[in-house]
Amino acid sequence: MARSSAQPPESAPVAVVGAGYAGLSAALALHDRGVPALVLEGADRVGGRVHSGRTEHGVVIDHGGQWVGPTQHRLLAWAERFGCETFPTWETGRAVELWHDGAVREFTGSGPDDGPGVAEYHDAVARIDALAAGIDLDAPASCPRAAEWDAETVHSFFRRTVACSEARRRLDLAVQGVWSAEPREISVLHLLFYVASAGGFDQLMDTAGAAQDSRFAAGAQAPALAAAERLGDAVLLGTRVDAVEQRGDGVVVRTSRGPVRAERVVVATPPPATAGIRFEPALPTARQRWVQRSAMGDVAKVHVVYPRPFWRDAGLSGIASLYGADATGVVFDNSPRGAEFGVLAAFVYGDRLRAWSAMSARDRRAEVLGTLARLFGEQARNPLEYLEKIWPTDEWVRGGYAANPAPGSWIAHGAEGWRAPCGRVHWAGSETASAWHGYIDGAISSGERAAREVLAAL
Ligand SMILES: Cc1cc2nc3c(=O)[nH]c(=O)nc-3n(C[C@H](O)[C@H](O)[C@H](O)COP(=O)(O)OP(=O)(O)OC[C@H]3O[C@@H](n4cnc5c(N)ncnc54)[C@H](O)[C@@H]3O)c2cc1C
Repeated sequence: MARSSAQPPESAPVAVVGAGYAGLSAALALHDRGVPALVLEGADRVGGRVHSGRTEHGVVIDHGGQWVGPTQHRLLAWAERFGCETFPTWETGRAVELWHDGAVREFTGSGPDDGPGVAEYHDAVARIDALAAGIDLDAPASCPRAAEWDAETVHSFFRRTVACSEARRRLDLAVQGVWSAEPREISVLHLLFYVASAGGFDQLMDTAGAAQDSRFAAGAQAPALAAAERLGDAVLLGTRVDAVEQRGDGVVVRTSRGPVRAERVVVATPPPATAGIRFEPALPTARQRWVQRSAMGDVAKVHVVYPRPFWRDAGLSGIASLYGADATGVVFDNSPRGAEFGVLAAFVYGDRLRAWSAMSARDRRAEVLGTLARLFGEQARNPLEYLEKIWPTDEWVRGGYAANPAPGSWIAHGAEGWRAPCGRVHWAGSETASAWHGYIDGAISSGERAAREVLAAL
């Protein structure tokens, strides 16, 4: 079992910083090859941005990452290895769109076949997919048009290339929903890389057959808990890493519970957390700048629990997209597999989050319930439970879903600063992944890549 009050041992062949999916994956890959790795986790739990819990009524919910898609082979392999069951995301029935002018539109399937801006949206997605096909997933800054693409924000790109304002509203919400950032905050190059990394724009957006395909019956933290169980005493909780000092013959990792000597270190923390660790000697400038200029996205996830999924009686799927002034951007039916309760999950992103999170707790709740009532009826105003997780206030990761490099950063610092090892220090984390960058699957593959680097160097 992971330990929370243990002193770290004086030394370990490999130290891993962070027990999110990336750190656990690096440690597990080393463990599987007979190399002990000590995992140092600051929080009192494993899983990082994946945090499952039970509500007062016993309903399993995921405050952070939750979905797995059919091409997320690394996460599916963990699910199989540890016997963690998944089930399809509920999308039976009509989805609802609420527009800025108050118009309500409904559709079935993965998206509307017609309506304002739909054809132009699909044209734009096809153009994005065509451009993304040219991205080298291991060196995004190396493609011929990288400098031009990294110099332009997605906001400017959409306004320059998409004439239809409704299509732009659809694209803006897609960016908020996938990157939990505003289109002005990311570059075209980062957008194209992310799209390529997932295998296409619709892979990021869709439910069945794509990123939102399935959920974990016991919560998405279950595979991480099982991996930590497998690693046993090698996972130390409540052990914050403050400094990583490289010496000629090894590394000293300074933690809140004392120092650990190691041959190699894998740092698997989100970029803002990495920036809070003191490195000696100082990291190369490119790595420092990359970490400093990669800001976490802004997202909150609100779960609202009802006695039953009453919206299904009216033929509604519980899925909604909001193009107006509501704080909520997107809603999903997050009810448990057997629908013993009805659960709606509302996502609040970007600028909407900045305004909403400044409200009082009471006003935040009223705002979200008011939106759900307009979408699904007055019953939505009277839930059994209301729970919110505002990720920018999380002490350890400070945002989500992932960090997005500021426009221009890929070109200026990406080649050296993205994930190249710095001496005996190796980098893991969803933000260092080539495939499914920003997702749990990417976190796992990044840990496996870092473990390969370490094994080659030991
Ligand atoms: C609201 C939300 C919804 C999401 N939805 C999905 C989804 O449905 N599907 C999906 O695939 N992905 C989703 N994601 C993204 C996914 O959760 C992340 O990409 C992934 O979990 C990141 O894993 P990681 O190991 O790279 O980093 P993290 O999970 O952030 O792990 C880093 C760990 O480092 C620890 N740490 C930080 N600083 C220190 C320190 N100084 N010393 C020691 N430990 C430290 C942290 O406590 C943490 O445990 C979502 C994320 C959020 C926030």
